[in-house]
Parts: sequence; C-alpha cells; structure tokens
Amino acid sequence: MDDLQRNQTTAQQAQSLEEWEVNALRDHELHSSRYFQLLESRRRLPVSLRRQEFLDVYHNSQIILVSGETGSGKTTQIPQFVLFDEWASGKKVACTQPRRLATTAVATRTAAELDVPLGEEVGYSVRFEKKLSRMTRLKYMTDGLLLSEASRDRNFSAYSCIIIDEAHERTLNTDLLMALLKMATSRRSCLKVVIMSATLNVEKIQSYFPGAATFEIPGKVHPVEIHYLSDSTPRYCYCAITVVQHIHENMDDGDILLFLPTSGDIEMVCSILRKRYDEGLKVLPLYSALSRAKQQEIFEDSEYRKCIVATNVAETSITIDGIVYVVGEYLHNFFPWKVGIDKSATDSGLEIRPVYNPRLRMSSVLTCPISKASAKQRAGRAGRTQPGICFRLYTGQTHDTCFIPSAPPGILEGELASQILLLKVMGFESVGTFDFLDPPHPEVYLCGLQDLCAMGYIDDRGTITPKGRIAARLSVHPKWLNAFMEGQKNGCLREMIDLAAISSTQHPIFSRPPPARFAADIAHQRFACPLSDHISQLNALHAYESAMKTNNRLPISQWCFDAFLNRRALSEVVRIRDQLLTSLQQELSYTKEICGFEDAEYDTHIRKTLARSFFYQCALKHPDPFATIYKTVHEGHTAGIHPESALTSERQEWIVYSEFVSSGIPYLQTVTAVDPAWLIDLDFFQDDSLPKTENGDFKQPLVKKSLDKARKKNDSVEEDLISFEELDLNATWYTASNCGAIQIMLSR
Ligand SMILES: Nc1ncnc2c1ncn2[C@@H]1O[C@H](COP(=O)(O)OP(=O)(O)OP(=O)(O)O)[C@@H](O)[C@H]1O
Repeated sequence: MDDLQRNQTTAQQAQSLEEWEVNALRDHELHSSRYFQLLESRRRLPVSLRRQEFLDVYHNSQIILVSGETGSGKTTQIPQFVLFDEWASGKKVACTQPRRLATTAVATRTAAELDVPLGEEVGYSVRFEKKLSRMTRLKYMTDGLLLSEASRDRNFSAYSCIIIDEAHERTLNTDLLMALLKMATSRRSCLKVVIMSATLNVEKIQSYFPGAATFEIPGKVHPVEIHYLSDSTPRYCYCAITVVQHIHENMDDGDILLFLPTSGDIEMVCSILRKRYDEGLKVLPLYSALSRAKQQEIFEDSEYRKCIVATNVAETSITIDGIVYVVGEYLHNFFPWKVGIDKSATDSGLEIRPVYNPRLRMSSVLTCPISKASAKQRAGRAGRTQPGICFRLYTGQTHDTCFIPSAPPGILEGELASQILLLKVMGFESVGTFDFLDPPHPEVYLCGLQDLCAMGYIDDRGTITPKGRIAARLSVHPKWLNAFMEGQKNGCLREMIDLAAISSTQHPIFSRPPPARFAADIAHQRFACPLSDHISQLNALHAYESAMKTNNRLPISQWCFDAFLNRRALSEVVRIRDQLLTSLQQELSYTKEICGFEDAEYDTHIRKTLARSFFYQCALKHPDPFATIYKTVHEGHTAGIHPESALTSERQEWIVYSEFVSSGIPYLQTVTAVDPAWLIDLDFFQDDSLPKTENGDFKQPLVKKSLDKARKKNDSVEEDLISFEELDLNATWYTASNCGAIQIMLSR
C-alpha cells in the first residue's frame, strides 16, 4: 500500500471516529456545536489518522510504548481510543501525569472533546482535589495518587488499562508504578499498560518490559522554527526581556511563553515587562506556588497579546491556545554548588534539581543545565494550534554538547525511606532486589533501612513492625507517626499534626520574595520563637487561622500579603491537617488531646516531643562560645544553623533539625533547641549505640560528655527528689523522662 492509499484509508477510518463515542456516551443529536468543532480539529491530529493501527497493536500486546511528536495527540486521544475499546469491560482507564496543573488541564480538554461534564465519564484526581463520580470511566490522575491506590490493590483491579504519560520525566512515582505494573501484568493478563512520551528512551524501556510493542506516531501538527543565540550570555533575564520586546514590537500576532528557572526571576521579569508595556501586553506569571485561580488565568482569552512567564510547570502536556512564540533560557553560569536556598527555588523547576546525598543524609538543590528532552518539550508548547517559533537563549553548540539527553531519574536522586516502607507494606520483603528500571545505589537503600530501623518501623531483620504498617498508611512522611504518638503522650498531638502538614506542603509558608527579603524578615519576627523554628511555624499557622475566623474587614489574601505568608501553602496545610485528623481518628482511633496555649509548659511539651521523635536528627554545638557550628550526633557532620532560623542569635547547645541542606555551605534547617536530658533514656544515646572509632573511643567525645552532664543533672534531681518524697509530694510524677519539668519545679 503506498502512502497516498494509506492516508486515504486511515482518513476514511477516522470519519467514523465519533461513532464509538455516540454509541458509548450519548445520543448524537444531543452533541453541542463545540463538540463538532473540536471533532474536526481532533480528526486532523497525526494520532487520529493512526487510530486503527494503534488499536491493532493494542489488541495484540499487553504493554505498548507510544512515542510521537509533541502535540500529536497522545495525551488527549490515546486515552479516548482505549476508553471506547475497553468500554464493554466496565472497568476504568487511568492516565497518569507528573504534575497537577497538566492533570486538570488535560482532563478538562478531554471532557470538552467528548462533550461530557467534567467529573462524569471523564474526571481527574490530584492531591486534595478531584472531580470524579460513579460514572467516571476515564480518570486523569497524578502518578502519586495512582501509587497510593496501588498500595491498597497491587493488581490495579479497578482498571482495564493504565496509561503512564510523560514517562521520560522518570519521577520516583513513575518508576515505582512501572515496576508494580510489570508484576501486575504478569498476574492479570487482561490488564494493559501504555507508556507514552514525545521523548521516550524506547530501547531502555523495552529492555525493561521484554516483549512490549512499540507504536510511533509520525508527523507534526504544525512546524516550529528553532533559533539559537550566536553567542552565549550569562544575563538570561535581560536577554529574555529583550527577546520578548523584539517579538512584541516587530513580529506577527501570537502569544508568548517564556521559561525562567525560579519564581523570583519570574516575578522580576513580569514586573519589568508590566512597567514597560502597561497596555498591549498581558503579562502572566506561572509557577507552582501560585493559587489555582491565578494559574488558570493563563488559559483565559485576552484582548491583548499574552506573555506567560513560567517555570517547568508549563513544560509538558499542557496546550495553551494561541502560543506562537516560546522563549527558553539556560543558566549559563551555573556551578554545581550554587543553590536556591529557599524552598520555593527548589520547586520552581527548570534547572533546579533536588539531590540527596545518603552518606551525609543531606539534601541539596543544584542548579543544573536542562536536558535535550526538556528543550524539546518546551519548544513543543508552540506549534500546537498554529505554526510556532522557539527562541533558545543559548547557542546550538551548547545544546549539542552541554545538554544531557534526558534528566536523571528521580529514583537516583532522592531519599527512599518512605518508598521502602511502602514496598514492605505491600509485601515485598527484600526491597534491595526489587526490579527497578534503574536500581538506586545500595547505600541509599542501606540508609533508608537504617532510618526505618531507628524509627522502629522495621526490626533488626528488616521485617515491617505493626507501627511501620500504620506509618506507611499516613498521607505524610512516615517519620511523623512517632511524633504523633509522642505528641499524644505529651498533650500536643494536634501541634504535631500541624507540623506534619506544614512539612508536607510543596512550598514554605513563610514567603520571602527576592526584592523584599528584608521586609519579609521583619514581618516574620512577630511569629518568631527564639527556641524553635517549629513553634514559629505553628505561630504563623495559628495566626492565619484566627485571621480567617475573625470577621475583620481585611481580606485574608491581603492579611497574608502584609504578613509575608504564602496563602496557598497555608490553605494546603489546613487541608492536609484536616485530612490527617480524619484519618488518624478513623484508622488509629486517636483522640484529640490538645495542650492549650495558656499552659506554661506549652512550648516545652512541643520541644520535648520533637526531641524524642526526631532524636536521630539532633546536633550538638561546638564548645567554643564564639563558634556557630554544630555537629550532627549520628553522622558527625558539621553544619551551621540556617540563616533564616530564629535561633541564630540565641545559640543553644543541643538542637533537633528537620533538614540537612546545602546551599554551598551545609545548613541545619528548621531547628528546635532541646534539652539532652529529654534524650538520655533512649537506646540511641546509650554508650553502646554511640558511634565509636576502631580503638573503642567515642567518635564524638563531646556528645558523650554532654550526655554524661545531662545524666549527672538528672541524678542530682533524683537526690533532691528524696527530700520532696519526704515532704510527701506525689513523687511518681517525677521521672527521668520529664526532668525538664522537674528542673522548673525545683527552681520555683
Ligand atoms: N486546551 C487546548 N486548546 C486548544 N487545543 C488543544 C488543547 N488541548 C489540546 N489541544 C490540541 O490537541 C493537540 C494534542 O494535544 P495532546 O496534549 O494530546 O498532545 P501530546 O501528543 O500529548 O503532546 P505532548 O507530548 O506535548 O504532551 C494539540 O496539539 C492541540 O492542537
């Protein structure tokens, strides 16, 4: 069959495309005129012309790898082909995405194409937000949510087909899902798996799934012209503004999409562009910390040319109608230890990648050049609804020689304790031999296992404990179960739940926009607790909640703006917290036992609970009174307290920290001052558990000395207690574990 004949045949097959939908969904007569408009454009997509060929491959194979140019119709059309093909099975089809914005956007588009209300036959599910119903048969969802479903049902029994989209991103969740799907397909022959991307490493994935069929979609929707700079420039923001200016003033109509690495860069460029063009150009920022409503603005029509300035949240899957020009930057003057130190920089994507060092148990955020796959994906945001032009703010040589083919898989760059626990709870005991596409380094496994053992979630032989099973079910990091249990004992369970929710938001609750960092630091002083960053966070959350409740005239968005607090992060904290409260009450039958602010020991209860829950993350200050460095007790690494901490001016001997991060200089982040006397009865601090040299000497004599001092202090307290007993006071109340309270009692 020659190409012309082939095209004619496939075009004829495409004529009947809607019949499937009409039969399955609703009466043809009821379709809106928009449905027929969209149908026309769908029929022109490269993938639509290959529908029958795809279905032939689909019918003959259990696992199919689909590759095709950006915009060819993989995300919106392939799930529809599968949906109608599988309609009679009565089961669902899932299509995963790595990002929330893309998940909701493609679900909305697909529902519109099928002319059904979003949430009925086509729905979506992202963390804390879903539009689903009993009628839902096609479910777009984030890979993380499908993974948590898989932890309850390893066979994916509710689904006839799972589609993993944007597989080139190789997120940790996607890799785990692929491993689980590999096993599930061998148990359920009727389960199909489709793995898709425009930049898929087909050979690699095929060697992991032997026998998987491949399906390539030839053809582009519209051409995209690529332009490179002739010389490199390190001033990428300035260069980006010049290119936008050139496009706006000299080139034909069409919206602009500009990629920048951090939210700080985006806000700065947006404000310059807004000042320069107060009319004629609608400048819109797009990054993950923005509210959902703000993010949705990019899809709205505008009477002016739109210029969307985005991080990599706009890099894959989404189509913004009207985009003609894409401007993509590359950070030329990167060097490995140059880091965005705030959490928002960590998430702002593009060229900023979080990396975990298991030997140091330290997370760093590296500023890296992008990959060729990312460059291709970004260019692919143009040429979707009309021809496009992509301006790359680097030279062609830089692209060819500096960029790696694709970003390293997330599994090689992160900490694995919660994933190991998840696999253990699913029944995979020997996680070290688990069949991953790219197995993580054995040291990362070992480190994860040690941490789980210290937390009491696995025993010495690596078997999951009953406590570990509960921890794995939490919607936050499993390490928080210990804090909940300890918090319940000390009457501050509610505070621990708040802190767990704060730690699992994508963005920090304290906002420090680069142009106003100083003003932000002053505004944050009103929440600061000199002994604990954790308590400072709680103060900010409680102030936000009372501002929400108080019926004052100031809108909450303005209140957050004035206080330099991130409203989106705070409302997410409240949602996570409420969900946790429900699950803890339902699953663990926990009662709410709240110690009140009026309690004189309120702060002490919280600090003590943190000390006893995160004892394996504590550090001791160098004895020199002018020194500002700490040594971690477990690993013996030195680090300073993060400059954003409220503790920097008030140096404490012992602290517990939440993160060990590097931004060129190693820092302990989110720290709380603790009393070593709260720790001395824990196994971890007994002489036989403290790290020793080969000669049997203590590796950190300082730790030993400080603990001995605390023990002595306790002994002397007990001696004093004798006199208390003689006075016939309730002596049983005074135990070694609450000697903090005793000291205060004695000093009164
Ligand atoms: N929201 C939208 N508005 C206008 N057109 C759209 C929209 N969403 C999709 N399209 C059209 O459908 C086409 C296919 O989009 P789809 O997301 O399915 O492509 P894709 O092959 O998955 O792309 P990518 O590899 O970039 O994710 C686009 O090229 C565009 O023409």
